[in-house]
Amino acid sequence: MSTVGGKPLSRIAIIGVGEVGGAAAFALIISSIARELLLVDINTTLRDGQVRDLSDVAYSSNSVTRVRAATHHEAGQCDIVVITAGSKSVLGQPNLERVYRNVSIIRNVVDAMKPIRQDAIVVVVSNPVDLATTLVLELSKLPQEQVLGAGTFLDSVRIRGMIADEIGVAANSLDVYVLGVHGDPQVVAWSTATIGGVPLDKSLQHGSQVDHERVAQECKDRSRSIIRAKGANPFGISSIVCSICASILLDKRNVRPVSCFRPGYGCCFSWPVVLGRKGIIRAIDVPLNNRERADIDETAKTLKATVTHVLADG
Ligand SMILES: NC(=O)c1ccc[n+]([C@@H]2O[C@H](COP(=O)([O-])OP(=O)(O)OC[C@H]3O[C@@H](n4cnc5c(N)ncnc54)[C@H](O)[C@@H]3O)[C@@H](O)[C@H]2O)c1
Repeated sequence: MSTVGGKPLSRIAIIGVGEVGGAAAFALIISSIARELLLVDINTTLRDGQVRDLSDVAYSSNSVTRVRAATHHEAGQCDIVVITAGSKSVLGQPNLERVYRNVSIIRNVVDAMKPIRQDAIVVVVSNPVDLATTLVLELSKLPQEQVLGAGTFLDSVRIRGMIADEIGVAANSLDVYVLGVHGDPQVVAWSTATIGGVPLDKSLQHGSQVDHERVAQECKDRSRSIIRAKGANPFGISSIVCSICASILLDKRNVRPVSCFRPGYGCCFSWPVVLGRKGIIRAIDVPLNNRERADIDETAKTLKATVTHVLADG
């Protein structure tokens, strides 16, 4: 880490400053956790406009964070690199076409950052996030604990909020995780959900229950409905990016469901881990029931097959 007057100069880079990258930059400036925020985009007109606009946020909020334009290579020298480069979700666009487009963007981004600082931590937001995180890990050659993806972190806070609203308990008294491969295959770990440490279904008042299938489906559909209504879904994910960066830079050691390398599967998908200054400190053992585990196993195998295919394509 570089220093200013003996104090650490923390730097975060955001690669791809469209809707999501721009909103993430806004959240990071307001939270004032890094000294410098470097913005990178192949669209340099957009990038420079974002720098000017977001600099005003820094001035008006008295943030310590200063914003500047940068290259991919400079981004690779930061403490944290957030990858939000990609193409906007277009509803109805063939999935495979979009996957190949985004895979090629991820390859370009990693290549352009090289040589990457050896202790940099990369946070992948671009979709398909688990495939993209696995590719960044493979292509960057960084240690496993330094590459993670936003994965189902947003889905997890969303479902927690939805249940909390339904049963009238504060969300931070509830523990429930969405795990596995982000998107349609994601799995809600109902068997480990608790309120104040008591299993969720046992702690509900007599006669009331949470409809697991309905809530899980509504949680999955939420992003699509936001994109249908306004073309992008930048705000929810930007607060997740900010939370992940704070956990890392401030060595918070909180447990977060993020996309991380799962050794038994050979690919990255969401699992609860302890996040700190060195990235993923350790994964938490989650005692899933057989059905939840089987669902995760199946989709992880499909993801691994896609990763192998994409890597073989060069
Ligand atoms: N993980 C999640 O929960 C989650 C949530 C929302 C969006 N996303 C994903 O985030 C990504 C960005 O979404 P968006 O709405 O901001 O899209 P956007 O089109 O508004 O922004 C993407 C930006 O990336 C830039 N870009 C493309 N290739 C680049 C490269 N090689 N280097 C640098 N910049 C490059 C583009 O110029 C553009 O400005 C998408 O992949 C989207 O699916 C993920």
